[in-house]
Amino acid sequence: MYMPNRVHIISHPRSGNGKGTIILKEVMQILDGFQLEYINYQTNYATHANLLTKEMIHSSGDRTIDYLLVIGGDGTLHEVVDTLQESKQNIPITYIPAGTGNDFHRTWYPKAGPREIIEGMLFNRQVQDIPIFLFENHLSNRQGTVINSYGLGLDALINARAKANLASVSPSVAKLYHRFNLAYLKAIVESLNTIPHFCLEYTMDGTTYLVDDASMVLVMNTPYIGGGIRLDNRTQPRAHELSLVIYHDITSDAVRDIIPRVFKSHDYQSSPYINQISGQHLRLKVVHDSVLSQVDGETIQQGPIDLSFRLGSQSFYFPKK
Ligand SMILES: Nc1ncnc2c1ncn2[C@@H]1O[C@H](COP(=O)(O)OP(=O)(O)OP(=O)(O)O)[C@@H](O)[C@H]1O
Repeated sequence: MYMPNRVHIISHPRSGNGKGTIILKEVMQILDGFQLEYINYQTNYATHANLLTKEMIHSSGDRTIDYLLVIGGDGTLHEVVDTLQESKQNIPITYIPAGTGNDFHRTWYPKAGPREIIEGMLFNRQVQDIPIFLFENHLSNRQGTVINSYGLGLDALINARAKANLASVSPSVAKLYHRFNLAYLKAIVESLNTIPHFCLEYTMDGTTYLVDDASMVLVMNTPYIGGGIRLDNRTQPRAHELSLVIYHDITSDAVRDIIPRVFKSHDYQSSPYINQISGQHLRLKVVHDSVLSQVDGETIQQGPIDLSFRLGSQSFYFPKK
């Protein structure tokens, strides 16, 4: 009889304001119930999941890793995917959300809890290859991956402010912030006074365009950012394409046009301030300005931008529908 080797867990205990620890306990109980052996690699500092993934690969030697469970927020999942892609390891991930935003979970299997997700890994065993984006930073020669979104300008600013808002309050207030996504909503209001404006050049599938006054540029793999805020409804996660969304010419009139679309109608097509274009190969350049950016919710230092994006894929075990 085929005996799978043990379950490798990479967990971020402090994700979701401590939710990571609670979910890890629940997961261990479920695995005990199935009499599965497991080993838990726990993150102790930012970016630690990169190193832990490398250690896990190294320590398994020639043995196949059947089960890799990731527990944490989108940031931890990003780090694991990034390392697997960089090391060219085709190990399917089983992801259990424990973060603040959880946009990946919201996009792919929003209703499933830890038990259903683990049962999907153990009994469904159908690997799903889902599209991710691979990027190359031509200024730093760095490569990386995107599971949810890469954002420039206003989105990155809001994301950074939301994190600062969460860090500045007591744990009990942080819990409330988490529950109602208040840190993000507060950050949106705070950022409206300091909307960035920059000139963007982009090339999609060989055709180059210039946007004189861009404020927010998103390369999206999911319509959601910041824990369920729907910023576009033309982005189809299963479409295997890069979706570029540009918010441009943002004046106070534009803000009045956009806010009801984001929070109520979700009608983005008819806004004169929002463009969307899809394709397979994308290059983004912000040469004359310096902009803040974010990838999967983690802030990247302000600077000029020259990035190429293409499609890649990552294997996952998903729960049964
Ligand atoms: N022990 C730790 N202490 C501090 N930071 C950590 C630790 N472990 C991981 N991190 C960093 O925390 C960041 C956020 O992690 P993660 O996304 O998992 O949780 P979250 O922010 O609560 O959730 P979400 O991204 O869904 O909002 C990541 O960049 C990760 O590198």
